[in-house]
Amino acid sequence: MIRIENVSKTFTLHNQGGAVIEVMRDANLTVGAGECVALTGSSGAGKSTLMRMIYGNYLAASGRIVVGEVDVARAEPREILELRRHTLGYVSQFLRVVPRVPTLDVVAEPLRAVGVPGNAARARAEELLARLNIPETLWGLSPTTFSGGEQQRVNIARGFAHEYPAMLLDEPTASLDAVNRATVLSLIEEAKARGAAIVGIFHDEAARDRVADRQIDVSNFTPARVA
Ligand SMILES: Nc1ncnc2c1ncn2[C@@H]1O[C@H](COP(=O)(O)OP(=O)(O)OP(=O)(O)O)[C@@H](O)[C@H]1O
Repeated sequence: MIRIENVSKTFTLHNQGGAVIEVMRDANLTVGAGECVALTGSSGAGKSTLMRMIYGNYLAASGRIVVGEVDVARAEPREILELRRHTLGYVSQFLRVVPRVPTLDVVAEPLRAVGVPGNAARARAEELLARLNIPETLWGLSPTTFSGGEQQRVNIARGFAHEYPAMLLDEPTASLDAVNRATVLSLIEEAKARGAAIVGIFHDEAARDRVADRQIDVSNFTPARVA
């Protein structure tokens, strides 16, 4: 479902005399349906960079990043948006708050975007918000004023609303209490059980050990260590 082949990445620092730094060379990784792969490696090894390349935020210098049928490294922006709508979800610990949109609609929006009727989308959003312990009194309000933890849980509900075939998880359990953390781990396991291919960064080792089928140390892809 997700196939990374010989991917390299350089950053050009335009504000520092155009210096070019190579942060990744020859990255290879395949994630099958129903599998969760955790990216590990020390700070600065390139975990976020690899995730951002898979999501199409960063452009790979070379290689292929195939998600479903699309090579993200070569796709047109329009194709990447389509891929993100239907196939590739991204869950981080931060909600990008849309002003004035009620929480229920924030969570239902990814379903509406793939054509799910309003009632069904809202029912799924309600189910997820309830599971993540967002009080019903907040569902009609914009999450702008919510606490950090509430916003994080709204973001997770939104990220899991549509059943994406491929998902990227960036610290999904960071700063959650034990009960909500357990819910998020269950959501990840349910996504795997329905066949989602998942790549994640989990600093929470116990969470990583529970949901990840394999761990890939991205330091193996940093140029200094390539033979
Ligand atoms: N936009 C950017 N411009 C320049 N360099 C960058 C950029 N993004 C990342 N880097 C560099 O790429 C390397 C990998 O960074 P990255 O954030 O992917 O590491 P990480 O493994 O996710 O680290 P952490 O665990 O600290 O989040 C670092 O040396 C970083 O300085």
